[in-house]
Amino acid sequence: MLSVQIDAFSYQNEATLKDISFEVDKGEHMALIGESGSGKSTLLKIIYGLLHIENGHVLWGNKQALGPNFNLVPGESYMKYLAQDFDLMPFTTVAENIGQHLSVFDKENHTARIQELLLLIELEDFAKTKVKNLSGGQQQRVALARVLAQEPELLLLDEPFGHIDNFKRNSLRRNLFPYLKEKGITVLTASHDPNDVLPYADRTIVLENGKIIANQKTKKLYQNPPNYYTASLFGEVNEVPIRMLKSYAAIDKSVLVYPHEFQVSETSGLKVVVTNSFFKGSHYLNECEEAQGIVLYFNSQKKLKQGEAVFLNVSLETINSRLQVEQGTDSERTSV
Ligand SMILES: Nc1ncnc2c1ncn2[C@@H]1O[C@H](COP(=O)(O)OP(=O)(O)OP(=O)(O)O)[C@@H](O)[C@H]1O
Repeated sequence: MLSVQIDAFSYQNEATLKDISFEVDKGEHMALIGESGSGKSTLLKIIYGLLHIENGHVLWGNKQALGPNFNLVPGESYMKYLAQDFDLMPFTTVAENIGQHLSVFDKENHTARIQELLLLIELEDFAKTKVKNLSGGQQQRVALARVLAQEPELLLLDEPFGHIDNFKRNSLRRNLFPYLKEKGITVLTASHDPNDVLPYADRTIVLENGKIIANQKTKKLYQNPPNYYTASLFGEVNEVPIRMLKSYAAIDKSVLVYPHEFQVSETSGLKVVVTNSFFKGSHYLNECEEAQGIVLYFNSQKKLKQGEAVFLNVSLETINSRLQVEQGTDSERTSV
């Protein structure tokens, strides 16, 4: 198990990370999400041992990761870190980069392992190409293979597909994350992209201004986000006063509603006027305004015209489940 405890960490005066405390089980895949500058990379760098912390610890089982003040070469043998800058050898080939830390004495295994990793990152045809001649996305894939070459027990990934185009990204994710699960590698992935997180991460930590504001099973976090900030990391979200949706409600609160959770009616519900309709491939995302000027986003199957009036509804089930999260308890429920 990885156990991280950081009282505070600062680059200069203001603390970049505060009161960080969490654990990741062996073989678990933990995602780390948060807006740009919230401290995701800093946290990964501390865990890997690139940055020193005064008070706190990083433990892998009962081994303490020592950090840069104690290790001449950063890092620990059981852990690998894929940084946002890839740290490759540009003038050597893809295969040489991947095999750099593999034993050359066992030639058969050496070649087989490189081949296995080339397949995983889908660069079989580039084995003999010099890294300097690859695109940014291809270089990121080589960097990924390099951190996997000597199978780590703990893998830290910082935006692992940030430079890779959507087409390759999808197939790489589908290759990589099940591979890591199968091998029992513990993973901590910092990402901006919900597609890296929702299908693959067992749990997710949310960072806001250097603090952990949520640490939950990923599906539960998405279905019942504790606040607007968390929900908005997964995509568009609305904060809607309950009375606007259910006029009879006695509760003066708002609930978070994802665009796909609105049902559109032509006759009853919250009246809104469409201001924009954006094609999203599988559906349209519509921007609209209700009478008091609140802007909302909802999905529809067909394109809606600017100025068109429609009525929005949200199920009681959705409203009540969001209210329970806000209360933090299931025993004393407020419902509409
Ligand atoms: N070497 C540094 N010196 C001083 N401040 C730094 C340094 N590196 C990062 N910071 C600051 O620390 C804060 C957290 O940065 P960090 O890179 O950890 O955020 P992040 O969540 O990973 O962002 P992103 O998603 O954009 O990569 C930011 O305000 C950043 O400007």
